[in-house]
Amino acid sequence: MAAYHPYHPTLYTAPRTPCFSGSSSLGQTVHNVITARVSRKQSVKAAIDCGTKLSAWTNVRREHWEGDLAVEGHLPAWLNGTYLRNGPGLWDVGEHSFHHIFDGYATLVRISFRRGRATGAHRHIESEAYKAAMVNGRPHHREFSQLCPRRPGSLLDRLRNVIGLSSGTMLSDNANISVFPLGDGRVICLTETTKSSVLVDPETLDTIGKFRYADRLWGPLQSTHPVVTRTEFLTLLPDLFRRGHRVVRMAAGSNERKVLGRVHCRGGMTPGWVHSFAVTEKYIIVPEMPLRYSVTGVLKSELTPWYIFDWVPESGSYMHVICRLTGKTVASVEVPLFMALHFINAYEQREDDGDRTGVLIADCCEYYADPSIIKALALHRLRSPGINKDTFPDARVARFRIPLDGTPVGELETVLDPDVHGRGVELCSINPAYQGKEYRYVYACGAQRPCNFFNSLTKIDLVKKEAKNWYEAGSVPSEPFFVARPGGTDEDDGVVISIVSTTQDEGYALLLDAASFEEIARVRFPYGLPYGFHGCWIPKKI
Ligand SMILES: CC1=C[C@H](O/C=C(C)\C=C\C2=C(C)CCCC2(C)C)OC1=O
Ligand SMILES: CC(/C=C/C=O)=C\C=C\O
Ligand SMILES: [Fe+2]
Repeated sequence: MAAYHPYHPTLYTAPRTPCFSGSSSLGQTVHNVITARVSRKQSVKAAIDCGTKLSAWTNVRREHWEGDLAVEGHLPAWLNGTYLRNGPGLWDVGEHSFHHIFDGYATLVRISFRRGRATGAHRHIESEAYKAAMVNGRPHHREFSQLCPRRPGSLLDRLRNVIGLSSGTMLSDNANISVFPLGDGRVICLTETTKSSVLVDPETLDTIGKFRYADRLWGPLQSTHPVVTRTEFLTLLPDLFRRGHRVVRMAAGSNERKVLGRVHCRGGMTPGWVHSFAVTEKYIIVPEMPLRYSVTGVLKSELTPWYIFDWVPESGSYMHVICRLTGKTVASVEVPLFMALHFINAYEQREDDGDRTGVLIADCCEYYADPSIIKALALHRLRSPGINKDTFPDARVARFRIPLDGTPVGELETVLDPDVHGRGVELCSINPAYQGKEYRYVYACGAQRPCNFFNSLTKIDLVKKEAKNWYEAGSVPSEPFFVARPGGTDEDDGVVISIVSTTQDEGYALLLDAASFEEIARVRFPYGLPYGFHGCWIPKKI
């Protein structure tokens, strides 16, 4: 029986697919735990709820797989390197089923391209949270929507939870959201707890160990979306008690973060959730939206209506601008209410644009000031497409104009008609050479209606305000990741890689030519893959 969860309309047990043969001993434990307690009744219920064999919301079948991948189409000869993608891949352990997509244990997928051929692999990240769950047959740490497994009954239990949560020992280190090659060659996986920073081997997908920060900066939370370049790692550390964020910088090759500056949130009692932020060449732009951390919720081990956040529209929305050189806040403006997880890019408006001098542009995937995307990502909703036919929240590409001349308010506008990308836009990428600079193209997931999740890929031309879409009924493609052709000069000279899960239980990497947005190849795994979030590209050194 799945654990009680306040947001379960009905208890749901995920489809538990049969496993291949075992690998490591920990892997063997995983298999046993996953498969041991599957009853026929549970599988039948899952199949009915799901209505399909969509692997996107289904536990990956084994802990580890590695092998050659079948290539359909033609891989560009220049594409030499490794695409790595992070995301959840295991939502059920023993009798316990997680409720939310963000709770699943991290699963890395690798596709390596070499002279027109491809090999692939997947592996779970061996976090403490994952290992403890495997050994105990149930979760042992606080995940995004999963409270501390010890539900506070007595005052002593409550006290233990408060201590465990504020010291971080009970927080999860399940690094299931993003993956980045650092400037020094190390590869790091992250989620929003500081202890989740994990180093992995991009070839074997082995978990090497924790990334240990060699500084005394205390704080259990960090951004999942640092800005990583060849020379630095810029991130935010939310400060729940002093209502702000520290802006920190770590030089490539170092483990020591240094505080560059501080953002003071202006609305509400706690800082706004910053899932990602944007940079220009000179500035760091930190958004403050009214989805705020619920400090009491986390400490009291209670879920709020928004899991770990409160939606406080009356507290307003703001954009804060920090100078990259001095760390000083150079602007802090009120903006229209918004809800965005992913910032696409930002830049300083060119001086020759006349009266626009002194304006920053910041683009994001915005949900019309409605946080319900967070609830739309609950697993029971994703797994019931029939019931939740067209309930997916609308999103648009929204552009902030942030004045630097002391004007107290900024503007927010819709960049293009959202119908052209299906009224959904999320999980975006751009040509990284254009980060912080004026740019034209965005690659993102779109949502062709009716749907209960992103189901298409879109290339958006911000200048012509047009989009080209890739859509196949029954397919769920993940973040389209842009890989530039070495030596290419056009912004869209390269390929876009996305991993697709289908209702036919297929899993493949789709390669689109970034300029035409036409399909050039499918690289097939021999099994369906669970959904994933963010990827990265590690070029092969020749
Ligand atoms: C997206 C996304 C969701 C995920 O969680 C985001 C937050 C702020 C979660 C914080 C926490 C955990 C990851 C585990 C333990 C407790 C808690 C503080 C609630 O990270 C993302 O990037
Ligand atoms: C908002 C989000 C996923 C949406 C759907 O795919 C993920 C955030 C992860 O970083
Ligand atoms: Fe993200």
